[in-house]
Amino acid sequence: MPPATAVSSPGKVLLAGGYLVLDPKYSGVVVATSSRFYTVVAALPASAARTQGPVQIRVRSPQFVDATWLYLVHVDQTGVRVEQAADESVTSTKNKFVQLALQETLRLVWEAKGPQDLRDSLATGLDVTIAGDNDFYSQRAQLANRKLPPTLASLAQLPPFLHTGVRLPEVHKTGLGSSAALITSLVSALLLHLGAIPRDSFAAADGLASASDGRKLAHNVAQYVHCLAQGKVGSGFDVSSAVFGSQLYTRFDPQVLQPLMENHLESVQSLSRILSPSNPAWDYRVAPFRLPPHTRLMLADVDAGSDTPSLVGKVLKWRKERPAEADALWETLNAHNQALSRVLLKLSDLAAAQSELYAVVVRYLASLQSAQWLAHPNIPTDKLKIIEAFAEAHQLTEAIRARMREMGTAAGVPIEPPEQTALLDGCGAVAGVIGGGVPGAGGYDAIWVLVFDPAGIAAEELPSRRVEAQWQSWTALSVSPLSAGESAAKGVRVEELGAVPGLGALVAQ
Ligand SMILES: Nc1ncnc2c1ncn2[C@@H]1O[C@H](COP(=O)(O)OP(=O)(O)OP(=O)(O)O)[C@@H](O)[C@H]1O
Ligand SMILES: C[C@@](O)(CCOP(=O)(O)O)CC(=O)O
Repeated sequence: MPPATAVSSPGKVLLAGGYLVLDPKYSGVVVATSSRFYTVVAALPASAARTQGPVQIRVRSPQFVDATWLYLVHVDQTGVRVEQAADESVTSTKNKFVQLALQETLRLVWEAKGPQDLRDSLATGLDVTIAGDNDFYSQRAQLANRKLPPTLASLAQLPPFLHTGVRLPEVHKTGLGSSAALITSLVSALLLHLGAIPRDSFAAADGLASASDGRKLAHNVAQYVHCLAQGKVGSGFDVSSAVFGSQLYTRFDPQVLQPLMENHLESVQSLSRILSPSNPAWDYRVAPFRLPPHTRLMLADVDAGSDTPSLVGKVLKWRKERPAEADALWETLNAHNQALSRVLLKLSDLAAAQSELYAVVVRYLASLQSAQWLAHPNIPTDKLKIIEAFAEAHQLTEAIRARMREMGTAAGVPIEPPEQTALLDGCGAVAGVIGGGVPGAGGYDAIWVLVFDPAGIAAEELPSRRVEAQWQSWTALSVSPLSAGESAAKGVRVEELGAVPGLGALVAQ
Protein backbone atom coordinates (compact mmCIF):
# COMPACT_ATOMS: atom_id res chain seq x y z
CA MET A 1 0.00 0.00 0.00
CA PRO A 2 1.63 3.30 -1.06
CA PRO A 3 1.76 6.26 1.35
CA ALA A 4 -0.93 8.93 0.97
CA THR A 5 -1.69 9.95 -2.61
CA ALA A 6 -2.45 13.66 -3.10
CA VAL A 7 -3.80 14.95 -6.41
CA SER A 8 -5.22 18.32 -7.49
CA SER A 9 -7.06 19.61 -10.54
CA PRO A 10 -7.97 23.16 -11.56
CA GLY A 11 -11.28 24.95 -11.84
CA LYS A 12 -12.37 26.41 -15.19
CA VAL A 13 -13.52 29.52 -17.02
CA LEU A 14 -15.11 29.12 -20.47
CA LEU A 15 -13.98 32.45 -21.94
CA ALA A 16 -15.65 31.90 -25.33
CA GLY A 17 -17.74 29.15 -26.91
CA GLY A 18 -20.59 28.80 -24.42
CA TYR A 19 -23.42 26.72 -25.96
CA LEU A 20 -21.47 26.24 -29.23
CA VAL A 21 -19.07 23.86 -27.47
CA LEU A 22 -22.02 21.43 -27.06
CA ASP A 23 -21.70 20.82 -30.82
CA PRO A 24 -18.52 19.06 -32.04
CA LYS A 25 -18.51 21.43 -35.01
CA TYR A 26 -17.31 24.18 -32.67
CA SER A 27 -14.61 24.64 -30.02
CA GLY A 28 -14.49 26.48 -26.71
CA VAL A 29 -11.67 28.65 -25.28
CA VAL A 30 -11.16 27.30 -21.75
CA VAL A 31 -8.86 28.69 -19.07
CA ALA A 32 -7.80 26.42 -16.20
CA THR A 33 -7.76 28.47 -13.01
CA SER A 34 -5.14 28.88 -10.30
CA SER A 35 -7.85 27.72 -7.87
CA ARG A 36 -7.63 23.96 -7.52
CA PHE A 37 -9.49 21.05 -5.98
CA TYR A 38 -7.54 18.53 -3.86
CA THR A 39 -8.06 14.87 -3.04
CA VAL A 40 -5.85 12.96 -0.58
CA VAL A 41 -6.22 9.17 -0.40
CA ALA A 42 -4.56 7.37 2.53
CA ALA A 43 -4.94 4.05 4.31
CA LEU A 44 -7.67 4.08 6.93
CA PRO A 45 -5.95 4.21 10.34
CA ALA A 46 -5.81 0.71 11.89
CA SER A 47 -7.85 2.07 14.81
CA ALA A 48 -10.72 2.81 12.44
CA ALA A 49 -10.27 -0.24 10.21
CA ARG A 50 -12.55 -3.24 10.30
CA THR A 51 -10.83 -6.59 10.71
CA GLN A 52 -13.58 -8.46 8.89
CA GLY A 53 -16.49 -7.89 6.54
CA PRO A 54 -16.60 -5.30 3.76
CA VAL A 55 -13.76 -2.81 3.46
CA GLN A 56 -14.56 0.75 4.53
CA ILE A 57 -13.88 3.98 2.67
CA ARG A 58 -14.31 7.15 4.71
CA VAL A 59 -14.62 10.39 2.74
CA ARG A 60 -14.33 13.75 4.52
CA SER A 61 -14.94 17.30 3.33
CA PRO A 62 -13.56 19.28 6.27
CA GLN A 63 -14.78 22.61 4.86
CA PHE A 64 -18.40 21.71 5.46
CA VAL A 65 -20.70 20.88 8.34
CA ASP A 66 -21.92 17.27 8.47
CA ALA A 67 -19.70 16.20 5.52
CA THR A 68 -18.16 12.83 6.41
CA TRP A 69 -19.47 9.88 4.41
CA LEU A 70 -18.78 6.22 5.16
CA TYR A 71 -18.97 3.59 2.41
CA LEU A 72 -18.74 -0.21 2.56
CA VAL A 73 -17.04 -1.92 -0.36
CA HIS A 74 -18.20 -5.44 -1.22
CA VAL A 75 -15.72 -7.16 -3.55
CA ASP A 76 -16.28 -10.66 -4.89
CA GLN A 77 -15.89 -12.72 -8.06
CA THR A 78 -18.99 -11.13 -9.61
CA GLY A 79 -17.92 -7.52 -9.16
CA VAL A 80 -17.68 -4.67 -6.66
CA ARG A 81 -20.45 -2.74 -4.95
CA VAL A 82 -20.12 0.47 -2.91
CA GLU A 83 -22.91 1.22 -0.47
CA GLN A 84 -23.24 4.06 2.04
CA ALA A 85 -23.04 2.91 5.65
CA ALA A 86 -25.39 4.18 8.32
CA ASP A 87 -23.34 5.24 11.31
CA GLU A 88 -24.07 7.88 13.92
CA SER A 89 -20.55 9.26 13.57
CA VAL A 90 -21.07 10.20 9.91
CA THR A 91 -23.62 12.01 7.77
CA SER A 92 -26.65 10.25 6.38
CA THR A 93 -26.89 12.70 3.48
CA LYS A 94 -26.12 11.36 0.02
CA ASN A 95 -23.35 12.67 -2.18
CA LYS A 96 -23.83 11.09 -5.60
CA PHE A 97 -20.70 12.80 -6.98
CA VAL A 98 -18.50 11.14 -4.38
CA GLN A 99 -20.34 7.80 -4.31
CA LEU A 100 -20.42 7.39 -8.09
CA ALA A 101 -16.73 8.32 -8.33
CA LEU A 102 -15.90 5.58 -5.81
CA GLN A 103 -18.30 3.04 -7.30
CA GLU A 104 -17.31 3.40 -10.96
CA THR A 105 -13.58 3.80 -10.36
CA LEU A 106 -13.50 0.66 -8.20
CA ARG A 107 -15.51 -1.18 -10.86
CA LEU A 108 -12.86 -0.25 -13.41
CA VAL A 109 -10.04 -1.35 -11.10
CA TRP A 110 -11.87 -4.62 -10.41
CA GLU A 111 -12.02 -5.28 -14.16
CA ALA A 112 -8.42 -4.26 -14.75
CA LYS A 113 -6.76 -5.98 -11.78
CA GLY A 114 -9.26 -8.58 -10.56
CA PRO A 115 -11.00 -8.93 -7.19
CA GLN A 116 -8.02 -10.16 -5.19
CA ASP A 117 -5.73 -7.40 -6.36
CA LEU A 118 -8.41 -4.78 -5.67
CA ARG A 119 -8.99 -6.20 -2.20
CA ASP A 120 -5.23 -6.13 -1.53
CA SER A 121 -5.00 -2.51 -2.72
CA LEU A 122 -7.89 -1.49 -0.47
CA ALA A 123 -6.14 -3.27 2.41
CA THR A 124 -7.49 -1.94 5.72
CA GLY A 125 -9.71 0.60 3.98
CA LEU A 126 -9.23 4.13 2.63
CA ASP A 127 -9.40 7.52 4.26
CA VAL A 128 -10.19 10.17 1.62
CA THR A 129 -10.04 13.93 2.21
CA ILE A 130 -11.42 16.32 -0.39
CA ALA A 131 -11.13 20.10 -0.38
CA GLY A 132 -11.52 23.00 -2.79
CA ASP A 133 -9.56 26.24 -2.74
CA ASN A 134 -11.59 29.05 -1.16
CA ASP A 135 -12.54 30.45 -4.57
CA PHE A 136 -14.89 27.58 -5.37
CA TYR A 137 -17.24 28.83 -2.64
CA SER A 138 -18.34 32.40 -2.06
CA GLN A 139 -16.30 34.00 0.77
CA ARG A 140 -18.60 37.01 1.15
CA ALA A 141 -19.82 35.92 4.59
CA GLN A 142 -16.30 35.13 5.80
CA LEU A 143 -15.05 38.55 4.64
CA ALA A 144 -18.02 40.31 6.28
CA ASN A 145 -17.42 38.39 9.55
CA ARG A 146 -13.86 39.69 9.50
CA LYS A 147 -15.05 43.22 8.58
CA LEU A 148 -12.92 42.99 5.40
CA PRO A 149 -13.93 44.65 2.11
CA PRO A 150 -14.52 42.32 -0.88
CA THR A 151 -11.07 42.77 -2.45
CA LEU A 152 -8.26 40.52 -3.70
CA ALA A 153 -6.11 41.71 -0.77
CA SER A 154 -8.82 40.62 1.69
CA LEU A 155 -9.15 37.20 0.04
CA ALA A 156 -5.38 36.75 0.38
CA GLN A 157 -5.74 37.18 4.17
CA LEU A 158 -8.14 34.24 4.49
CA PRO A 159 -6.64 30.92 5.63
CA PRO A 160 -6.56 28.25 2.92
CA PHE A 161 -9.46 25.77 2.80
CA LEU A 162 -11.49 28.00 5.08
CA HIS A 163 -14.46 26.29 6.76
CA THR A 164 -17.67 27.52 5.09
CA GLY A 165 -19.74 27.13 8.26
CA VAL A 166 -22.56 25.51 6.27
CA ARG A 167 -23.70 22.18 4.90
CA LEU A 168 -22.82 21.41 1.28
CA PRO A 169 -26.29 22.02 -0.17
CA GLU A 170 -26.35 25.49 1.45
CA VAL A 171 -23.03 26.71 0.05
CA HIS A 172 -22.96 29.45 -2.63
CA LYS A 173 -20.74 28.01 -5.35
CA THR A 174 -18.97 30.48 -7.63
CA GLY A 175 -19.11 28.71 -10.99
CA LEU A 176 -15.50 27.48 -11.19
CA GLY A 177 -16.60 23.87 -11.81
CA SER A 178 -16.30 22.36 -8.34
CA SER A 179 -17.91 19.06 -9.32
CA ALA A 180 -15.71 18.58 -12.41
CA ALA A 181 -12.54 19.40 -10.44
CA LEU A 182 -13.69 17.27 -7.49
CA ILE A 183 -14.43 14.21 -9.62
CA THR A 184 -11.27 14.61 -11.70
CA SER A 185 -9.02 14.81 -8.62
CA LEU A 186 -10.87 12.00 -6.79
CA VAL A 187 -10.89 9.59 -9.76
CA SER A 188 -7.22 10.37 -10.55
CA ALA A 189 -6.12 9.88 -6.93
CA LEU A 190 -7.98 6.55 -6.66
CA LEU A 191 -6.55 5.23 -9.95
CA LEU A 192 -3.04 6.13 -8.75
CA HIS A 193 -3.47 4.88 -5.19
CA LEU A 194 -4.97 1.55 -6.28
CA GLY A 195 -2.24 0.99 -8.85
CA ALA A 196 -4.57 1.10 -11.86
CA ILE A 197 -2.32 3.64 -13.64
CA PRO A 198 1.45 4.21 -13.31
CA ARG A 199 2.60 6.59 -10.56
CA ASP A 200 4.10 8.95 -13.16
CA SER A 201 0.85 9.23 -15.20
CA PHE A 202 0.55 12.96 -14.48
CA ALA A 203 4.23 13.83 -14.59
CA ALA A 204 4.37 15.05 -18.21
CA ALA A 205 3.53 18.58 -19.26
CA ASP A 206 -0.08 19.55 -19.90
CA GLY A 207 -2.11 19.20 -23.03
CA LEU A 208 -3.13 16.10 -24.95
CA ALA A 209 -0.11 15.59 -27.22
CA SER A 210 2.16 14.62 -24.32
CA ALA A 211 -0.57 13.00 -22.20
CA SER A 212 0.07 9.49 -20.88
CA ASP A 213 -2.51 6.73 -21.24
CA GLY A 214 -3.01 7.05 -17.49
CA ARG A 215 -4.04 10.71 -17.83
CA LYS A 216 -6.30 9.89 -20.75
CA LEU A 217 -7.94 7.05 -18.80
CA ALA A 218 -8.46 9.40 -15.84
CA HIS A 219 -10.09 11.83 -18.28
CA ASN A 220 -12.49 9.24 -19.68
CA VAL A 221 -13.47 7.92 -16.24
CA ALA A 222 -13.96 11.46 -14.88
CA GLN A 223 -16.09 12.47 -17.88
CA TYR A 224 -18.23 9.34 -17.42
CA VAL A 225 -18.67 9.80 -13.65
CA HIS A 226 -19.38 13.54 -14.02
CA CYS A 227 -22.09 12.91 -16.61
CA LEU A 228 -23.60 10.14 -14.48
CA ALA A 229 -23.64 12.36 -11.39
CA GLN A 230 -25.05 15.38 -13.22
CA GLY A 231 -27.58 13.18 -15.03
CA LYS A 232 -26.73 14.65 -18.41
CA VAL A 233 -23.92 14.61 -20.97
CA GLY A 234 -22.71 18.22 -21.21
CA SER A 235 -19.88 19.27 -23.52
CA GLY A 236 -17.30 18.07 -20.97
CA PHE A 237 -15.12 21.21 -21.33
CA ASP A 238 -14.86 21.48 -17.52
CA VAL A 239 -13.53 17.95 -16.99
CA SER A 240 -11.21 18.28 -19.99
CA SER A 241 -9.64 21.46 -18.62
CA ALA A 242 -9.44 19.88 -15.15
CA VAL A 243 -7.39 17.06 -16.74
CA PHE A 244 -5.41 18.78 -19.52
CA GLY A 245 -5.32 22.43 -18.42
CA SER A 246 -6.15 25.55 -20.46
CA GLN A 247 -7.11 24.62 -24.00
CA LEU A 248 -9.14 25.04 -27.13
CA TYR A 249 -11.65 22.22 -26.50
CA THR A 250 -13.78 20.26 -28.99
CA ARG A 251 -16.26 17.86 -27.42
CA PHE A 252 -16.43 14.06 -27.69
CA ASP A 253 -19.41 12.29 -29.31
CA PRO A 254 -21.90 11.74 -26.42
CA GLN A 255 -22.76 8.35 -27.93
CA VAL A 256 -19.60 6.91 -26.36
CA LEU A 257 -21.29 7.15 -22.94
CA GLN A 258 -24.88 6.31 -23.95
CA PRO A 259 -24.66 2.55 -23.11
CA LEU A 260 -23.28 3.42 -19.67
CA MET A 261 -25.67 6.30 -18.97
CA GLU A 262 -28.74 4.15 -19.64
CA ASN A 263 -27.96 1.22 -17.36
CA HIS A 264 -24.62 1.78 -15.75
CA LEU A 265 -25.22 -0.81 -13.05
CA GLU A 266 -25.59 -3.62 -15.58
CA SER A 267 -22.38 -4.87 -17.11
CA VAL A 268 -23.63 -3.78 -20.55
CA GLN A 269 -20.09 -4.02 -21.82
CA SER A 270 -16.85 -3.89 -19.93
CA LEU A 271 -16.23 -0.46 -18.47
CA SER A 272 -12.54 -0.76 -19.27
CA ARG A 273 -13.28 -1.36 -22.97
CA ILE A 274 -15.57 1.70 -23.24
CA LEU A 275 -13.38 3.96 -21.08
CA SER A 276 -10.08 2.79 -22.56
CA PRO A 277 -7.80 5.55 -23.94
CA SER A 278 -7.50 3.41 -27.09
CA ASN A 279 -11.27 3.54 -27.71
CA PRO A 280 -11.47 5.77 -30.84
CA ALA A 281 -15.00 6.83 -29.87
CA TRP A 282 -13.33 9.26 -27.44
CA ASP A 283 -12.89 11.78 -30.27
CA TYR A 284 -12.51 14.93 -28.14
CA ARG A 285 -9.78 17.37 -29.21
CA VAL A 286 -7.53 19.49 -26.98
CA ALA A 287 -5.45 22.19 -28.70
CA PRO A 288 -2.96 24.36 -26.81
CA PHE A 289 -4.20 27.64 -25.39
CA ARG A 290 -2.81 30.11 -22.88
CA LEU A 291 -3.32 33.78 -22.07
CA PRO A 292 -0.60 36.25 -23.21
CA PRO A 293 2.23 37.06 -20.76
CA HIS A 294 1.77 40.09 -18.46
CA THR A 295 -2.01 39.83 -18.62
CA ARG A 296 -4.29 38.77 -15.79
CA LEU A 297 -7.70 37.14 -15.86
CA MET A 298 -9.97 38.69 -13.23
CA LEU A 299 -13.10 36.84 -12.19
CA ALA A 300 -16.00 38.20 -10.21
CA ASP A 301 -18.76 36.34 -8.45
CA VAL A 302 -21.97 38.24 -9.17
CA ASP A 303 -24.51 37.55 -6.47
CA ALA A 304 -27.66 36.92 -8.45
CA GLY A 305 -26.93 33.40 -9.79
CA SER A 306 -28.39 31.55 -12.78
CA ASP A 307 -29.78 28.11 -13.64
CA THR A 308 -27.43 26.89 -16.40
CA PRO A 309 -29.46 23.79 -17.42
CA SER A 310 -32.53 26.00 -17.93
CA LEU A 311 -30.55 28.49 -20.06
CA VAL A 312 -29.10 25.62 -22.11
CA GLY A 313 -32.55 24.08 -22.64
CA LYS A 314 -34.02 27.32 -23.98
CA VAL A 315 -31.08 28.06 -26.29
CA LEU A 316 -31.15 24.53 -27.77
CA LYS A 317 -34.93 24.80 -28.19
CA TRP A 318 -34.44 28.07 -30.13
CA ARG A 319 -31.72 26.45 -32.26
CA LYS A 320 -34.06 23.55 -33.09
CA GLU A 321 -36.97 25.84 -33.95
CA ARG A 322 -34.97 28.41 -35.97
CA PRO A 323 -32.04 26.41 -37.41
CA ALA A 324 -31.14 28.81 -40.23
CA GLU A 325 -31.01 31.84 -37.91
CA ALA A 326 -29.21 29.91 -35.20
CA ASP A 327 -26.62 28.32 -37.48
CA ALA A 328 -25.80 31.68 -39.07
CA LEU A 329 -25.32 33.25 -35.66
CA TRP A 330 -23.27 30.31 -34.35
CA GLU A 331 -21.00 30.34 -37.43
CA THR A 332 -20.31 34.06 -36.90
CA LEU A 333 -19.81 33.58 -33.18
CA ASN A 334 -17.49 30.62 -33.73
CA ALA A 335 -15.40 32.67 -36.19
CA HIS A 336 -14.98 35.35 -33.51
CA ASN A 337 -14.16 32.75 -30.83
CA GLN A 338 -11.48 31.10 -32.95
CA ALA A 339 -10.05 34.47 -33.98
CA LEU A 340 -9.83 35.46 -30.31
CA SER A 341 -7.98 32.26 -29.47
CA ARG A 342 -5.58 32.82 -32.39
CA VAL A 343 -4.78 36.45 -31.58
CA LEU A 344 -4.20 35.69 -27.90
CA LEU A 345 -1.81 32.89 -28.89
CA LYS A 346 -0.15 35.25 -31.42
CA LEU A 347 0.52 37.68 -28.58
CA SER A 348 2.34 34.91 -26.71
CA ASP A 349 4.48 34.37 -29.82
CA LEU A 350 5.20 38.10 -30.13
CA ALA A 351 6.20 38.19 -26.45
CA ALA A 352 8.51 35.21 -26.94
CA ALA A 353 10.14 36.84 -30.00
CA GLN A 354 10.63 40.32 -28.45
CA SER A 355 10.11 40.06 -24.70
CA GLU A 356 11.60 43.45 -23.83
CA LEU A 357 9.65 45.35 -26.50
CA TYR A 358 6.47 43.46 -25.55
CA ALA A 359 6.93 44.42 -21.88
CA VAL A 360 7.38 48.09 -22.84
CA VAL A 361 4.21 48.02 -24.95
CA VAL A 362 2.21 46.37 -22.15
CA ARG A 363 3.35 49.04 -19.67
CA TYR A 364 2.31 51.74 -22.17
CA LEU A 365 -1.13 50.24 -22.90
CA ALA A 366 -1.82 49.54 -19.22
CA SER A 367 -2.27 53.28 -18.63
CA LEU A 368 -4.68 53.84 -21.54
CA GLN A 369 -8.30 53.09 -22.31
CA SER A 370 -8.62 50.75 -25.32
CA ALA A 371 -9.97 53.61 -27.49
CA GLN A 372 -6.62 55.43 -27.03
CA TRP A 373 -4.28 52.55 -27.88
CA LEU A 374 -3.92 53.43 -31.60
CA ALA A 375 -4.51 57.19 -31.23
CA HIS A 376 -0.79 58.10 -31.24
CA PRO A 377 0.15 59.10 -34.87
CA ASN A 378 3.73 57.80 -35.10
CA ILE A 379 3.80 54.41 -33.45
CA PRO A 380 6.96 52.50 -34.55
CA THR A 381 6.15 49.45 -36.69
CA ASP A 382 7.49 46.83 -34.26
CA LYS A 383 5.38 48.24 -31.41
CA LEU A 384 2.40 48.73 -33.74
CA LYS A 385 2.23 44.97 -34.44
CA ILE A 386 1.76 44.21 -30.74
CA ILE A 387 -0.67 47.07 -30.14
CA GLU A 388 -2.77 46.05 -33.14
CA ALA A 389 -2.95 42.47 -31.83
CA PHE A 390 -4.21 43.68 -28.46
CA ALA A 391 -6.67 46.01 -30.23
CA GLU A 392 -7.94 43.04 -32.27
CA ALA A 393 -8.39 41.00 -29.08
CA HIS A 394 -10.38 43.85 -27.55
CA GLN A 395 -12.61 44.21 -30.62
CA LEU A 396 -13.21 40.46 -30.71
CA THR A 397 -14.32 40.36 -27.06
CA GLU A 398 -16.79 43.15 -27.86
CA ALA A 399 -18.04 41.33 -30.99
CA ILE A 400 -18.45 38.08 -29.03
CA ARG A 401 -20.43 39.90 -26.34
CA ALA A 402 -22.69 41.43 -29.01
CA ARG A 403 -23.39 38.05 -30.60
CA MET A 404 -24.02 36.47 -27.17
CA ARG A 405 -26.53 39.24 -26.41
CA GLU A 406 -28.13 38.60 -29.81
CA MET A 407 -28.41 34.88 -29.00
CA GLY A 408 -29.97 35.68 -25.65
CA THR A 409 -32.55 37.97 -27.24
CA ALA A 410 -33.37 35.42 -29.97
CA ALA A 411 -33.71 32.54 -27.50
CA GLY A 412 -35.39 34.62 -24.80
CA VAL A 413 -32.72 33.98 -22.16
CA PRO A 414 -30.56 36.47 -20.18
CA ILE A 415 -27.14 35.42 -21.52
CA GLU A 416 -25.71 38.92 -21.08
CA PRO A 417 -28.60 40.72 -19.37
CA PRO A 418 -28.63 44.55 -19.24
CA GLU A 419 -27.17 44.68 -15.71
CA GLN A 420 -24.21 42.56 -16.83
CA THR A 421 -23.84 44.66 -20.00
CA ALA A 422 -23.63 47.83 -17.93
CA LEU A 423 -21.09 46.24 -15.57
CA LEU A 424 -18.92 44.93 -18.43
CA ASP A 425 -19.10 48.24 -20.32
CA GLY A 426 -18.07 49.98 -17.12
CA CYS A 427 -15.07 47.64 -16.80
CA GLY A 428 -14.20 48.15 -20.48
CA ALA A 429 -13.88 51.90 -19.94
CA VAL A 430 -11.15 51.38 -17.31
CA ALA A 431 -7.56 52.04 -18.47
CA GLY A 432 -5.64 48.78 -18.91
CA VAL A 433 -8.65 46.55 -19.59
CA ILE A 434 -8.25 44.36 -22.71
CA GLY A 435 -11.76 42.91 -22.74
CA GLY A 436 -14.34 40.94 -20.81
CA GLY A 437 -17.46 38.87 -21.00
CA VAL A 438 -19.85 36.50 -19.31
CA PRO A 439 -18.22 33.07 -18.93
CA GLY A 440 -19.84 29.82 -20.09
CA ALA A 441 -23.62 29.97 -20.30
CA GLY A 442 -23.66 33.55 -19.06
CA GLY A 443 -26.54 34.88 -17.00
CA TYR A 444 -26.03 36.60 -13.66
CA ASP A 445 -23.42 34.17 -12.22
CA ALA A 446 -20.12 35.83 -13.00
CA ILE A 447 -18.04 38.01 -15.28
CA TRP A 448 -14.45 37.76 -16.49
CA VAL A 449 -12.19 40.71 -17.32
CA LEU A 450 -8.76 40.39 -18.98
CA VAL A 451 -6.40 43.18 -17.88
CA PHE A 452 -2.77 44.12 -18.49
CA ASP A 453 -0.55 43.09 -15.60
CA PRO A 454 2.76 44.85 -16.31
CA ALA A 455 5.85 44.17 -14.20
CA GLY A 456 7.62 46.99 -12.40
CA ILE A 457 4.81 49.49 -11.84
CA ALA A 458 3.36 50.64 -8.52
CA ALA A 459 0.61 48.35 -7.21
CA GLU A 460 -1.90 51.19 -7.09
CA GLU A 461 -1.23 51.81 -10.82
CA LEU A 462 -2.16 48.23 -11.78
CA PRO A 463 -5.28 47.93 -13.95
CA SER A 464 -6.51 45.17 -11.61
CA ARG A 465 -6.71 47.73 -8.79
CA ARG A 466 -8.71 50.09 -11.00
CA VAL A 467 -11.11 47.29 -11.95
CA GLU A 468 -11.48 46.26 -8.30
CA ALA A 469 -12.39 49.85 -7.41
CA GLN A 470 -15.00 49.77 -10.17
CA TRP A 471 -16.47 46.55 -8.75
CA GLN A 472 -16.54 47.89 -5.21
CA SER A 473 -18.44 50.98 -6.30
CA TRP A 474 -20.92 49.01 -8.45
CA THR A 475 -24.43 49.18 -7.02
CA ALA A 476 -26.66 47.65 -9.72
CA LEU A 477 -25.18 44.23 -8.96
CA SER A 478 -23.23 42.93 -5.98
CA VAL A 479 -19.78 42.11 -7.42
CA SER A 480 -17.20 40.19 -5.38
CA PRO A 481 -13.74 39.33 -6.82
CA LEU A 482 -12.38 35.78 -6.91
CA SER A 483 -8.65 35.34 -6.43
CA ALA A 484 -8.47 32.79 -9.29
CA GLY A 485 -6.59 33.59 -12.48
CA GLU A 486 -4.99 31.32 -15.06
CA SER A 487 -2.87 28.63 -13.43
CA ALA A 488 0.78 28.24 -14.37
CA ALA A 489 0.89 24.45 -13.98
CA LYS A 490 -2.53 23.64 -15.30
CA GLY A 491 -4.12 20.19 -15.52
CA VAL A 492 -4.41 17.40 -12.97
CA ARG A 493 -1.18 16.88 -11.04
CA VAL A 494 0.23 14.95 -8.08
CA GLU A 495 0.88 17.12 -5.02
CA GLU A 496 3.38 16.87 -2.18
CA LEU A 497 1.08 16.94 0.86
CA GLY A 498 3.46 19.11 2.87
CA ALA A 499 3.90 21.58 0.01
CA VAL A 500 0.26 22.66 -0.13
CA PRO A 501 -0.42 25.19 2.67
CA GLY A 502 -3.17 23.95 4.94
CA LEU A 503 -3.73 20.59 3.23
CA GLY A 504 -1.74 18.48 5.69
CA ALA A 505 -3.62 19.99 8.63
CA LEU A 506 -6.91 19.30 6.90
CA VAL A 507 -6.02 15.63 6.41
CA ALA A 508 -4.81 15.31 10.00
CA GLN A 509 -8.12 16.66 11.42
N1 LIG B 1 -15.88 20.04 -1.14
C1 LIG B 1 -16.80 19.19 -1.61
N2 LIG B 1 -16.97 17.99 -1.02
C2 LIG B 1 -17.87 17.08 -1.49
N3 LIG B 1 -18.68 17.31 -2.54
C3 LIG B 1 -18.55 18.51 -3.15
C4 LIG B 1 -17.62 19.50 -2.73
N4 LIG B 1 -17.77 20.58 -3.55
C5 LIG B 1 -18.73 20.27 -4.45
N5 LIG B 1 -19.18 19.03 -4.22
C6 LIG B 1 -20.20 18.29 -4.95
O1 LIG B 1 -20.40 18.90 -6.24
C7 LIG B 1 -21.78 19.25 -6.35
C8 LIG B 1 -21.88 20.54 -7.19
O2 LIG B 1 -21.96 20.07 -8.50
P1 LIG B 1 -22.92 20.81 -9.56
O3 LIG B 1 -22.79 20.09 -10.83
O4 LIG B 1 -24.24 21.00 -8.95
O5 LIG B 1 -22.28 22.24 -9.61
P2 LIG B 1 -21.11 22.78 -10.54
O6 LIG B 1 -21.62 23.09 -11.90
O7 LIG B 1 -19.91 21.90 -10.47
O8 LIG B 1 -20.88 24.10 -9.70
P3 LIG B 1 -19.79 25.25 -9.82
O9 LIG B 1 -19.36 25.32 -11.24
O10 LIG B 1 -20.54 26.47 -9.33
O11 LIG B 1 -18.72 24.83 -8.87
C9 LIG B 1 -22.24 19.48 -4.93
O12 LIG B 1 -23.66 19.28 -4.86
C10 LIG B 1 -21.50 18.40 -4.18
O13 LIG B 1 -22.19 17.16 -4.28
C1 LIG C 1 -23.61 26.17 -21.84
C2 LIG C 1 -22.35 25.31 -21.85
O1 LIG C 1 -21.83 25.26 -23.14
C3 LIG C 1 -21.28 25.92 -20.96
C4 LIG C 1 -21.68 26.08 -19.49
O2 LIG C 1 -20.59 26.75 -18.84
P1 LIG C 1 -20.70 27.25 -17.30
O3 LIG C 1 -21.19 26.07 -16.47
O4 LIG C 1 -21.75 28.38 -17.29
O5 LIG C 1 -19.33 27.74 -16.95
C5 LIG C 1 -22.77 23.90 -21.39
C6 LIG C 1 -21.65 22.86 -21.64
O6 LIG C 1 -20.68 23.16 -22.36
O7 LIG C 1 -21.76 21.76 -21.07
